[in-house]
Amino acid sequence: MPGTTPAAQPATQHSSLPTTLVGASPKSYLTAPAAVEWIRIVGEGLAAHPERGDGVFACLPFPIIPDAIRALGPLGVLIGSQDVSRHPVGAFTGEVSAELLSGLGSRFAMVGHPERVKYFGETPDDFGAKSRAAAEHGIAPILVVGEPERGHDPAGVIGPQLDAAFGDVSDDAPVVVAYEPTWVIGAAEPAPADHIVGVVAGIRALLAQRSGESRVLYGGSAGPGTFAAIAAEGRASGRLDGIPAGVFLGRAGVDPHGFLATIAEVREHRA
Ligand SMILES: O=C[C@H](O)COP(=O)(O)O
Repeated sequence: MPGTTPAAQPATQHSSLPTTLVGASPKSYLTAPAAVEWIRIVGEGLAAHPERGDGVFACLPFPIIPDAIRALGPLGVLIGSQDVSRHPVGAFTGEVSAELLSGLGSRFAMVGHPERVKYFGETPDDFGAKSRAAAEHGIAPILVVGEPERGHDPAGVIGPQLDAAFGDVSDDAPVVVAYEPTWVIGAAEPAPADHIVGVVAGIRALLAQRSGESRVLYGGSAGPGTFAAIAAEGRASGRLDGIPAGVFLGRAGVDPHGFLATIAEVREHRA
């Protein structure tokens, strides 16, 4: 049908990743009218800024993706999905393939979120298959990693999480890792800044074994104030490698004004 295909963003096999990445995943909170407002307010806010959408991304529910690409793509915002099928195009009723998403211009696909594990029974094998499907179609997987409980050793779980998800992904494909300790997802406050800085530095060291680009983000009850605190801790402790490329908002990004405030904060405090 004429007029129904959005202007696709380029999704080449190895598109480079912005240095800063600040994003939102409003989960399944948005209604249709709220989604229209969200896109409008984010677009107007970014259009008023000299950097526009540079380094900004949003992982949105599937039906909103084409409208978001039309409205926010011209500002430089990269749109992604909150899930992707592990299967190719074909007889997989209800699934949304990486090939379809790529053709629409979607640039990221979330993989490995603890809510996908808890409510939908996804496994490390799913994360690997989904990451591979995404990367094969020029979509950078955003892998959510983190220790399940406060006090668990992050180093003991994150290495295997990376291996399971990226083991079958081409070594030169761009990947994003969101460090989201499960114990702070949906919590009252984020993990302590010194904890985040140490773990982010460790993830960067693990990803250095890959030849492709990678970015490390922090998520988990993040919002205005979170990135500034992490950046201050990284600088105070001399761990600049522990300052993430940005933050990834859940609930705080449902409010488009909260998302815009966080984007401004990351731009002010980035390394
Ligand atoms: O993907 C986002 C994370 O699940 C964080 O969610 P939250 O900020 O609401 O804790």
